[in-house]
Amino acid sequence: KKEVKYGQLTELPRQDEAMKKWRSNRFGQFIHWGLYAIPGGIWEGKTYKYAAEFLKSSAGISTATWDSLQYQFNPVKFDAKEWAKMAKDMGVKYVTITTKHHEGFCLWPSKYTDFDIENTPYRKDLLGEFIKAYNEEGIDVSLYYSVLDWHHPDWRYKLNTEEDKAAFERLKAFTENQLLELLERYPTVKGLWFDGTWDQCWKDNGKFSYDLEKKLKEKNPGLIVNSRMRADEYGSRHFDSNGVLMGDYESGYERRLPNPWDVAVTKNDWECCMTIPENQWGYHKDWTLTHIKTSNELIEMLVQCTSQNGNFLLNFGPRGEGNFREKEVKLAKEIGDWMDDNSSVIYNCGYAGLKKQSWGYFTKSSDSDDAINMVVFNKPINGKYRVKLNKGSIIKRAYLLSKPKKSFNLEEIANGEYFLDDVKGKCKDPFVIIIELEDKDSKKFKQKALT
Ligand SMILES: COc1ccc([C@H]2[C@H](O)[C@H](O)[C@H](C)N2C)cc1
Repeated sequence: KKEVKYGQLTELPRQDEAMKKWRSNRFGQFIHWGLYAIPGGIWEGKTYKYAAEFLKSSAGISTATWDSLQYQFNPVKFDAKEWAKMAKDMGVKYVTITTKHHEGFCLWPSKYTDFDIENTPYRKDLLGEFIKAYNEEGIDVSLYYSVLDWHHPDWRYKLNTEEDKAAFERLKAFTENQLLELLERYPTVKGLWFDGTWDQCWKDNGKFSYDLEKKLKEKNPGLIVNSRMRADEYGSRHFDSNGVLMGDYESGYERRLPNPWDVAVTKNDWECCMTIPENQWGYHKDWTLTHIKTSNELIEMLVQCTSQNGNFLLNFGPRGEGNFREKEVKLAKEIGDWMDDNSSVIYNCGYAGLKKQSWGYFTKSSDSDDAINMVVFNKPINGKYRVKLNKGSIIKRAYLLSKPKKSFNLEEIANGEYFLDDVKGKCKDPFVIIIELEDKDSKKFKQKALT
């Protein structure tokens, strides 16, 4: 074991109210919005397949040329209230928006740079409007911030020379100033989502990231930061050199999920961030390039995350003029329709402490001890759902969540194991079966224990 002085700040999992709220939220909206949304993956008539927010590098565009996009950023169709309503109807409880992506352009009027919203035709405090509108819909806001900054003259990937080091000291001060500025301007913000922390320069500054996490949490008590923010003094990221998680939740699941049967992952808080195309965070004009996920695929990912104590952060990439493509609006509606009927198996739910079975996923509300949710994605061809609970569990009743809540016939196979006979209830897929257990001190339970 190494002696780690600049690793985890607080004992995890955090049990304070702010973290309990973060955990119960489960479903969030990610928004990637910046200058990259203007070209949308196409430059001088050529379509670049790589992620649209990386167009500057994939098309080899000079910083001067790229940065001049600032003078075209005028989202005349941006309506923060409309965005917040769409998010509310989709069923998200929190949102994370890029305040500054790798390009370095800031969606808020920053004192520390002119490469910001103030110096665009739009001029106004776009981020402020966004936060106000989402908070008014009861949605928690967290801010994405990229440490990596292609625009800033003091960014250095590696610190080879004394000049590099002096420059990066200025970059570190700039970063700290901008983050404290964001927390000062927007005090209702619940979290910070750090990105762009994979380069050597940051890995060489683990103590700085420790001190910065401390300072930000003093400024905004209860603040929640992702593990991607951190390196320890040996350059180990997300987890310190002894494998201890840093930040407040694990944020390594980017466009991927854990194995659905993995139980170890349930020990920590974690979040999976996901794109609708295969790999586009910023707006790309051409969505024919790759598979576009369906609402059923996305709902299954949300349910899987919940079943393993994780959050699901689904990304939307608005156009430069400030509206969403119709496919994104449609998906938000389809997911929202499902959430209208089934959000009780997501909000304030988590790992049920049971092995995953083939028909789908178990989730369990942290408020109830004798109810378990089954979210069905795979209907068995024999029409019976094999359900293996803990030894000694007795099912009192199993019924459809959707009205008229038809009950399933129960056939006990073994101790804590049942077949549920499919009822001919009509309900939309994926559907939910509620398992009600006999509580431990019921006479039926005691009687059963005697046999
Ligand atoms: C493969 O290297 C990557 C992949 C994704 C990213 C960025 C994306 O632009 C998006 O912001 C995602 C959350 N982040 C990890 C950066 C580097």
